Amino acid sequence: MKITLVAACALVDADNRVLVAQRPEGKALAGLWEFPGGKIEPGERPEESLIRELREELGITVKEACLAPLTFASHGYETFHLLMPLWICRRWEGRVEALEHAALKWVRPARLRDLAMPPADAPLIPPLIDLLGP
Ligand SMILES: Nc1nc2c([nH]c(=O)n2[C@H]2C[C@H](O)[C@@H](COP(=O)(O)OP(=O)(O)OP(=O)(O)O)O2)c(=O)[nH]1
Repeated sequence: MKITLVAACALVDADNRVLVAQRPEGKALAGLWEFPGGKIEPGERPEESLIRELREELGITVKEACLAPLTFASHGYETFHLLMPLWICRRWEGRVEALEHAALKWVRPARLRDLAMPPADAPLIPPLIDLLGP
């Protein structure tokens, strides 16, 4: 089974809310709420890839020193196995904008459980609650 590496980020605001982004129509898992990020391209370092994705998807600038590794998802989809490290980031430049997503929202970590998220994401919620509170 092919392993697909995806770098993802939980952006955290001053109230310890986390940013989630809704996958647009026409893509796999459309309508589900995900952490911003995307596939790591050949030749890219994961952090570099994540910083690029955050710029493309949200229009923000993130410094590598402001990314802290938190946890990862490992999930078997039908056609590939997803391995997705999750970083957290509290500091960036610019205002988040949905440049590639259908919508964005800031939610308390415990509220993530009420959102329709990709199945791979469920195990990412408890570490976020442990770190940030409910
Ligand atoms: N960014 C992100 N991707 C996630 C999450 N959970 C999850 O299962 N994924 C999956 C969905 C996709 O299969 C993959 C991310 O790929 P992507 O968003 O860059 O690519 P895509 O689906 O648009 O596919 P493609 O057209 O680029 O081939 O990881 C998540 O929380 N954030």
